[in-house]
Parts: sequence; structure tokens; C-alpha cells
Amino acid sequence: MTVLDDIVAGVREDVAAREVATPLAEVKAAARDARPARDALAALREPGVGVIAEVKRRSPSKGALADIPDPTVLARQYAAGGARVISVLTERRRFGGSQADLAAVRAAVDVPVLCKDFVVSSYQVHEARAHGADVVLLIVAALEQNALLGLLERVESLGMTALVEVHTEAEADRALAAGASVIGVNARDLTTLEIDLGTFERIAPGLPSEVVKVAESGVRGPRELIAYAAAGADAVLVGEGLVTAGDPRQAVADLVTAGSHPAVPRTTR
Ligand SMILES: O=C(O)c1ccccc1NCC(=O)[C@H](O)[C@H](O)COP(=O)(O)O
Repeated sequence: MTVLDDIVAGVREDVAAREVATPLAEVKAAARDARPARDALAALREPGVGVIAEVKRRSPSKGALADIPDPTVLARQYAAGGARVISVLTERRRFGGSQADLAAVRAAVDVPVLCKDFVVSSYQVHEARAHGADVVLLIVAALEQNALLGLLERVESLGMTALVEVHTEAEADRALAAGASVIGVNARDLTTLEIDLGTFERIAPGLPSEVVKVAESGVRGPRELIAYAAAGADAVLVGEGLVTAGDPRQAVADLVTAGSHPAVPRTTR
């Protein structure tokens, strides 16, 4: 069993328990009553390389990363530093997150908020919207093509943006075939958990110019952002490098400054 299979199995069990506690009809009603989704696509298309700053307590690759008793404190620091989007890891067992974290962060900031989870059912999509999500991560490696198509449609029908994550050229083809307009290339191999910063550079040239390209994982400071930008990234998604920074606001601001420098190439637009 791969790490991804293991995580997804745990997610399925957790979702099944939540479905008993809060039936789908109730979650759908809450999603309908939620404030409208913020326009993440527009935010990610603004000039400069955008920073998606992640609330990440722990991970399978690193174990405990940061003590985050109140994610809203961190999220406000990220927003003050200029984050375009804030990502909240909501998976419970391996990342220590929750839907409550998502709702709290959404209420605390004005920028769009990404529900970063291992989404395998439409229940989770409605649940994410009910808790304020503006963007939902869909991981191609975790989904059959029909499921990917269905979930992408569901995300968009609820007014949200899907960030469709790929690790290989074949997965990128599947993301494009499904109609993804925002594609994240994750440098972390989900089998070995190792980071290969060259992954983005290999896959991004095959993506159409109109697709928003997000480079995920491995950014520890401006150096990696600049390398990703040179390879065509419109945005970077950063977790560990920010939650372990002494001053997260400044760490985001440093990335934003690096991403808005005129010398940083934007090859894809
Ligand atoms: O972070 C992990 O160890 C991990 C393991 C298995 C599946 C997903 C994992 N991380 C999720 C992410 O995609 C990252 O949190 C995100 O890209 C930020 O990465 P980083 O800046 O390297 O923390």
C-alpha cells in the first residue's frame, strides 16, 4: 500500500463517520447557505508570481512541523504578508487539520481559501463549500478519470475553483482532458515522499498558456520561487518553509517581493 492509498483509506473512514453525523442533505443545505466563493482564478492571474501560503501542522514526510493552536493567527500573518490564497490542510489523521480550521481561517481573512485534502467524494466538496472553501484540491493520482470529471464539475457548479494536482505528464494529460483551468505540479513523489524540484520544469512546458500553473512543495525561500518562476510558474504553494519560519508574515512578504521583481520571468502569459 502506498502512502497515498493509506491516507485515502483513512479519509474514506473519516468521511463515512461524518456522513452519519451530518447527512449529505444537511451539508448540501449548508453549502447553499454559505457566503459566495471568492474568485481565486482572478487572484491567481494577477501580475507577479502568487504565493499560496499553507497552514500545515504535520505531515507524513516530516512528522510534527509546527504547533498551530489557532490557525487564524497564522492565516492573518500570511494575508498581511501578501499571500494571494491561503491553503488549509484539513486532513485529520496525517496532517492534524480539520474542517473547523478551514471555516475559522475563511472567517479571518479576505483572500480566497483552499481546502487542501484528499477529496474522493462529492460529500467532501459540499462540506468544503459549507465551511467556506473557495478552492478545492483534486489529486489526479487519487481519482479515476470519471471521478475526477465529476468532482471537478461539482466544485465548479458550487462556484469554486479546482486546483488539480499532478505528478507526471500522464496525470497532466488527464487533468487537461478533465478541463482543469488551474493545475498544480507537486514536486513531492507520493510514493517515496521525496522532493524533486525538476518535476515542474519537466511538466509545465506541456501545459497550455491559459492554464494557471502552480508549483507545489519544496519552496523554502525566494531561491526556489525564482527557479519555479523561470520554469513558468504563476504561483507557488508553500507549507513547511512558512510554518517553520520565525516570522511567517515576513517570510511570505519575502516570497511576494521575489515573485514581483521585474527580472523574474513569466514565460507562460
Ligand atoms: O507533505 C507531505 O509529507 C505529504 C505527504 C503525502 C501527501 C501530501 C503531502 N503534502 C501535501 C502537500 O502537497 C504539501 O503540503 C504542499 O505542497 C506544501 O509542501 P511544502 O512546502 O514542501 O511543505
